Amino acid sequence: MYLMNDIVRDGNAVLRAQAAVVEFPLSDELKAVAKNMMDYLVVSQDEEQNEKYGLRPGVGLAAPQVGVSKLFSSILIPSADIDELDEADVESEDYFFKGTIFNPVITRQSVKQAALSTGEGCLSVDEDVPGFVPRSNRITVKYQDETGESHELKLEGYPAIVFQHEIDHLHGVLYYDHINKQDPWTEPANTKLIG
Ligand SMILES: CC(C)(C)[C@H](NC(=O)Nc1cc(F)cc(F)c1)C(=O)N(CC(=O)NO)CC1CCCC1
Ligand SMILES: [Zn+2]
Repeated sequence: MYLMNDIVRDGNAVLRAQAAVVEFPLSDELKAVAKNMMDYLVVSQDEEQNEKYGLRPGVGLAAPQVGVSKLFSSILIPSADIDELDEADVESEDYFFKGTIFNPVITRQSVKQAALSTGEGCLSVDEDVPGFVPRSNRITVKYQDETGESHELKLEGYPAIVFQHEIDHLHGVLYYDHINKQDPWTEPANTKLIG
């Protein structure tokens, strides 16, 4: 399982690189990286465990964030509703989404935007950058799972924001790239605030 010091921080070029396509069948090495990424997320969302290991509770982790410039991200979204989400003691064993997405492509996105009312943060960015991060409110994502099988997901609201944040990492984009520098907290037009 990864620990905080395995997570690459802003300033490292790997976070600004375009990641490479993942070939199937998955190599044992990439299977191990994906497992360690998901283990990080599961343990970080458990109150006792994350204290024990000093982990920031996380909902997603992209391969470039652990120094692997390949197109995949692990995502663990609890089923609890948005305003309970940031408590790391979310006991929900059932998840809205638990999995690693390989070679994801956003095939459709709504003109309507959404942004978390509190702004965003990132496991790779130690200093939070304040401001709304406008994203598409609805997206369709095509991706492959660990076996190489293709899936198509339609997402809206918080899950759509998480997926866009994690897919951005695969293209060298960080959340604060989307913040309006002049007016970070001015509600962007046509944008639904979430949470
Ligand atoms: C940056 C950080 C504040 C650590 C943020 N935490 C988070 O979303 N906490 C959380 C969410 C839950 F749904 C359940 C829970 F137990 C804890 C996060 O993981 N990310 C992921 C990241 O940095 N990926 O690269 C940032 C989020 C901002 C919007 C989407 C992802
Ligand atoms: Zn991030």
